[in-house]
Amino acid sequence: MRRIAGMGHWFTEAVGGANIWERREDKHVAQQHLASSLQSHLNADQRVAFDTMMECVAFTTMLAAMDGNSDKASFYLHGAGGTGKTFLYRALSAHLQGKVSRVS
Ligand SMILES: Nc1ncnc2c1ncn2[C@@H]1O[C@H](COP(=O)(O)OP(=O)(O)OP(=O)(O)O)[C@@H](O)[C@H]1O
Repeated sequence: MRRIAGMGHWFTEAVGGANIWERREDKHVAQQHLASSLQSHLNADQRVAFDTMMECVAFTTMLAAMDGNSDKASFYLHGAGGTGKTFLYRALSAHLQGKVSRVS
């Protein structure tokens, strides 16, 4: 399956099947629901990390809007196996994808 963005829609080209147009807005709504669900399950440590990273994203976005500053922030998330790093990344990714069209 291949997805092509354009004109406010996603064109989903299903191999060997029907071609479907999906509204980009629907994607955002789906991501917002997922983000809300994941965030509601964050434990205390994951919540601190989530809030810290989102504050930094908001700050760098504000600087970029004000003066074109393109500085980027990096985070190093450390934790033993199974402590919830991937879960946290999924919450962050869903939250950002619910707001903007591209998260890399
Ligand atoms: N806040 C949470 N609420 C519910 N389940 C959680 C939460 N955090 C993590 N989990 C679950 O715990 C398990 C381990 O979490 P996760 O895979 O995110 O850990 P990890 O730190 O990325 O592990 P690894 O370093 O081994 O890849 C997963 O099944 C995940 O869904």
